[in-house]
Amino acid sequence: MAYLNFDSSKLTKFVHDNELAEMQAMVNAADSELRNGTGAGSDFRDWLDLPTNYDHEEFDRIKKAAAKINQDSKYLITIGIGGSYLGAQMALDFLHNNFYTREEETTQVVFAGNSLSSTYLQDLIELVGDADFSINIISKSGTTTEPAVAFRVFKEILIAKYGEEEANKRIYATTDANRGALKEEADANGWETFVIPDGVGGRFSVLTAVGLLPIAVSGADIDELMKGARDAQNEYVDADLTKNEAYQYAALRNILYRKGFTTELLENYEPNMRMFSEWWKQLMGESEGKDQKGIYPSSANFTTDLHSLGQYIQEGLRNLFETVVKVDKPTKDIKIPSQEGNLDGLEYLQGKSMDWVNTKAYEGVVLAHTDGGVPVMTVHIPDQSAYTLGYTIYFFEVAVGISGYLNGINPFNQPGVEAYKTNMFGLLGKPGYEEIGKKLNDQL
Ligand SMILES: O=P(O)(O)OC[C@H]1O[C@](O)(CO)[C@@H](O)[C@@H]1O
Repeated sequence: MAYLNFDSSKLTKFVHDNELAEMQAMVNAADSELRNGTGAGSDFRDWLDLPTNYDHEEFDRIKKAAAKINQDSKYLITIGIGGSYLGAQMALDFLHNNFYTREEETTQVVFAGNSLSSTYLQDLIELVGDADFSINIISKSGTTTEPAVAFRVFKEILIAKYGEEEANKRIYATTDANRGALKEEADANGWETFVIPDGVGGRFSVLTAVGLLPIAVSGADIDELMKGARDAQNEYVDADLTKNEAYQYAALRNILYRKGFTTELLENYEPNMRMFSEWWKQLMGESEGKDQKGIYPSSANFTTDLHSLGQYIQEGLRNLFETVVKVDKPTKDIKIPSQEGNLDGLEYLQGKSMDWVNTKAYEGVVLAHTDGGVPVMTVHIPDQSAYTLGYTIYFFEVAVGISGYLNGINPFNQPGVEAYKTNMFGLLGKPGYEEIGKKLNDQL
């Protein structure tokens, strides 16, 4: 059995015994497109062997930069959006205490440039106050509006606080190796730079410097993270569906999709995995939602959302299926105390582990939702270690590569994200976009 345990045993009501095997020929074709580079978007597959084929010199520099930041900064302002943000935030949440704060002994990683909210940015400026800080600006293109605005604001504060020379030692730029506005500015000012490799798209970049620098600054073990991903890379290579659980997941979600289950909910039972779902949503949504088709990736956080979305999932429109990422061994557990009088009626649970109760809730939900007509699959992960996270990241990355090819799309481009940007630039009056702006303003 693989390190992760993919359980599709509750799908029998929705998927016949023969169906998975009948996908094998299509999976072979998808595997060949992915592995041999014969599919669309083949220039963006370098994440496939990233865990074994990464820049070791840069990896060491990341650790050194993290150590320096830990010494000289109370905050690391990590600026980025989409794939240049979600992986680091999800890893920090996944790997640390729910009330993560490191500012007393070392550096607290905080995020900016992931929205255009002026209130958020000003709140962050006020949080940082007079404290020492450094900046990690992360942008592959170097021109994305949200991070560029936040970077301007914090760069100005940094220079005013430290002067140009010291400020230049406190800015770390993670960007393209050779091109782009950010690379140019970094070179001109002597900032330390880290590379987002050409063949790795933003949503697949968490195991590059994009994720690794902030994760290392947070004190998490990036060696273990890479080791987990490496072991997963070795595990999920066989195109045989009986042997490859990541491929099984890809094939089953396509079987369900073709039956009208067009929305997938990624679910967890740990509040600090909420951002894991947000990371997964970009990975799946940007990879698969194109050519007017694709599974819509959504999420729910349990048991919390059973008290809000639970009704819809149980009895609403039957286009949903669920994939649970269930932690088998919690990082911490608590025993439920006894209480005199038993007014809350919970005495039957006294002395029981709270995680046992959480797991019983999960089991009950799987059965109820299955009865209600919602197919449920589960990816069991052993714990919330860095090793497990690396492994799990790779599981979903390789699954979406196969899944995208199974649905006949290019899983590695994202042409649709430009449409709103063009409109926004027109409305903002960006030079070169005047005509578009004029047309749009007439429509408003
Ligand atoms: O790293 P960049 O170029 O700033 O892009 C950030 C994100 O924006 C997108 O390009 C979408 O606008 C994503 O694909 C990407 O992850």
